[in-house]
Amino acid sequence: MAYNGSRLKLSNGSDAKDGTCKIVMLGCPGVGKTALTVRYITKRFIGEYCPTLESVYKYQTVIDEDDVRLEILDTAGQGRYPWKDGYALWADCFIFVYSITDRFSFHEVAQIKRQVENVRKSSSIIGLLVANKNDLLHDRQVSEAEGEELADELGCRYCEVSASEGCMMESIASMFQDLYKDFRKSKQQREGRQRKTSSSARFKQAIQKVISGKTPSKRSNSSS
Ligand SMILES: Nc1nc2c(ncn2[C@@H]2O[C@H](COP(=O)(O)OP(=O)(O)OP(=O)(O)O)[C@@H](O)[C@H]2O)c(=O)[nH]1
Repeated sequence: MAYNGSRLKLSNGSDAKDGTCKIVMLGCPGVGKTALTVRYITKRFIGEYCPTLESVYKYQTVIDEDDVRLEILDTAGQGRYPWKDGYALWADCFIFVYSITDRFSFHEVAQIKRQVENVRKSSSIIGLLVANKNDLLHDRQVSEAEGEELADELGCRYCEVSASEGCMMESIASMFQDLYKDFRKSKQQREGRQRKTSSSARFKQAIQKVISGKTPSKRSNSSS
């Protein structure tokens, strides 16, 4: 297991090596983006609040017998539009986090996802909606049903967790793993489509050659 949390240097564009999956954590300040990331990678909970600047966590793991390298970008929640266009282009997958104790953070998620779609010029993104802090039930402002409904609208998976509860460690690991599996599936589908396109292009070229009489004749190969 390799773990490295460091300040981010965004290498723009699609430089993802095979087996690398880039995930970006998005959401309002204080919803628990760092706590969830660190809980997954180190199994520890960060109790104190220290606003994030930007960090990328590189984590080597095995998911479904695949050697996987996850790069998890923990963004700064501060500011009205905390994330930059570069995040939306850099990432393969998106985790949208809100806190069940903060209705504003819940409403912001839809806005943030729209911005991601605008930047990527596509509404088909691999995303997960995470409702965090479900240990704080007495302060709940957003119900589970509302979370599920929003996830349906956004076309994302949904899960409600608590980064602070040790017993939620498995659920938090599963949410990252499931996201990786969605990424792998979509990558395989894309590659399958590309293979199909290039083999049909080769077929068309071969037909063109036959039509234009450029195929090597059998006679030229046979010695009399
Ligand atoms: N009770 C409880 N507290 C949590 C949970 N997750 C995070 N916190 C606390 O909430 C505060 C903010 O957590 P962070 O992980 O720093 O939030 P963030 O979204 O990364 O915040 P920014 O860096 O400002 O964007 C910290 O004091 C955490 O300990 C949780 O599931 N339950």
